[in-house]
Amino acid sequence: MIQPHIQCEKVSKMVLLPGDPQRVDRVGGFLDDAVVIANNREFKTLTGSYKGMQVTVTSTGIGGASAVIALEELINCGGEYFIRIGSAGAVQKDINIGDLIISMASVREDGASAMYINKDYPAVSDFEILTALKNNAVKLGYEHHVGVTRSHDSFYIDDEIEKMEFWNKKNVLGSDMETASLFVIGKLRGVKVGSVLNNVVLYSKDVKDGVNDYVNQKDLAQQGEDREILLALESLHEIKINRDGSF
Ligand SMILES: O=P(O)(O)O[C@H]1O[C@H](CO)[C@@H](O)[C@H]1O
Ligand SMILES: O=c1cc[nH]c(=O)[nH]1
Repeated sequence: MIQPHIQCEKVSKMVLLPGDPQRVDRVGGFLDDAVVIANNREFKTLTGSYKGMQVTVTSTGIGGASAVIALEELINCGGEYFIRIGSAGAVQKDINIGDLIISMASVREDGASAMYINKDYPAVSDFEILTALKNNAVKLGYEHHVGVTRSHDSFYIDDEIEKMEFWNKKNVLGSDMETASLFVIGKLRGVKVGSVLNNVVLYSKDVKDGVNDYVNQKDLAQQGEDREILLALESLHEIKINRDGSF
């Protein structure tokens, strides 16, 4: 059945999940035979192959609500392994623009996962994907940080600066808006979900400084995005080879 939001019926087992629909097209540049198979609302879907492995790429839009709609519908279409390839803002000073943040778990400040289950339930990465992301980041020589991230539902809250200072002291690495929701719903549905985030904003007590850094350092952020795409593709490929043998 064609799914109501993503407008797809069948997808690959291996799926990449950027937030931004334009990132879907950029991932297509890393694939052979990339074809856009659906484009509805924030959900743009492309399929292609990487070193002979079939891959689907679907954008999830901004926030957990649309991300879990995409995840649920992609599972209905045959998706089994999912890696979010997102962007994030650093919450620690030693994380530079374009560094990769590999999330092992996420603080649940999102609303979507709370609709499914109370906050005693953890938002954690799939272990096989987490291990593959870490090992391949080392192999590829990419600057990366592995640890706890935080997913939220708005930048524009009155106590944003205080909140950043709070999570900084708790050793949270970075903020995004989808990882926690995807981790929780992935675990509840029994599929494998991981997340790698390209840092696009330096940690600063003044959010405006961070935004200026992003504007001035676009090249580094773009390089980070290229690296997260390759890292995710290499990780899924390694998992597929380990499971199926060579193909
Ligand atoms: O670049 P993407 O993957 O959309 O990720 C980040 O960027 C958006 C906010 O600007 C949110 O979706 C956040 O999680
Ligand atoms: O600062 C940032 C940048 C991207 N995404 C976020 O959620 N926060």
